[in-house]
Amino acid sequence: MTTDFLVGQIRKKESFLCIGLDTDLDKVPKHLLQEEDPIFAFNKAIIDATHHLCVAYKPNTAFYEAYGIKGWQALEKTINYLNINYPEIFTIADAKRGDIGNTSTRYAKAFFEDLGFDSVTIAPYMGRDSVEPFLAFKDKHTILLALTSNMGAFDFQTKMVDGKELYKQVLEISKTYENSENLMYVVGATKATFLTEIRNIIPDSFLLVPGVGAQGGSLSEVCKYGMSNNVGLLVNSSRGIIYASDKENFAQASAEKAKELQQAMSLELKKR
Ligand SMILES: O=c1ccn([C@@H]2O[C@H](COP(=O)(O)O)[C@@H](O)[C@H]2O)c(=O)[nH]1
Repeated sequence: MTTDFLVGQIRKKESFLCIGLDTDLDKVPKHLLQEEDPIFAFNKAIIDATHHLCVAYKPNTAFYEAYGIKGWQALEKTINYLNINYPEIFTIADAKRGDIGNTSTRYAKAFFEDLGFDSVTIAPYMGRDSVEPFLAFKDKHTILLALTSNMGAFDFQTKMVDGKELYKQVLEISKTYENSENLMYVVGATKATFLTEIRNIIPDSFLLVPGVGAQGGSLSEVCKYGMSNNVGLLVNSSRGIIYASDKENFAQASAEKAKELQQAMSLELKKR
């Protein structure tokens, strides 16, 4: 998917919401456990109830890998369901990969070609040759961890390296990578005030912003400091939406939570 198409969807739906499909069988409604594939049954119900309110879905692969082959099959069924039924939706594999070049190429093939995701999250720590294999795929997006939402972000990401915070080095150096136009970045909603300086370095890049809802980040702060001329934001909520209820009406309850965020996003878009 091109970035222009994504921006068009954001304007049309008045939403830059990304719903995180972090599906945990300990948290899904009990009646679904009788299904042949309870993970997919849960995801399908959430997707059918919320697709008109969001522009992206982000399964975190950890929640699928934890169930072995059955989990991986559920992930494959979920991405296929999205690509067939809702091709206008931007899909993110939150896998946080990255390795030496030839291994990164295999990861890129797995997520972009075999599974058919539009984007994948990548850790920048191994540098240029670990990231460029992902960037080589046309109309696919590599979402580099820049400043993450967790407390541990302060262990390394904000440390000074050659007179500049490490996360700023990540932003600046990654701009010199081949096909860097295919880069997006992760910045946690819990670090919203850092967004002004981040936007000075990458004014137009799309940011995947997790951390509203369960982690306490503020949507209005993210928009105040991080919204660009082309919106440039995909704000993710996972637990806050998908676990709105553990009753039979769980999908409807998730749609109500998603609508609250979509309406707040619509107001933010109208401010600009
Ligand atoms: O900095 C980061 C990077 C990734 N995540 C992931 O996003 C979701 C957040 O889930 P919530 O339930 O909305 O808190 C989850 O998959 C994380 O692994 C992040 O939170 N922060």
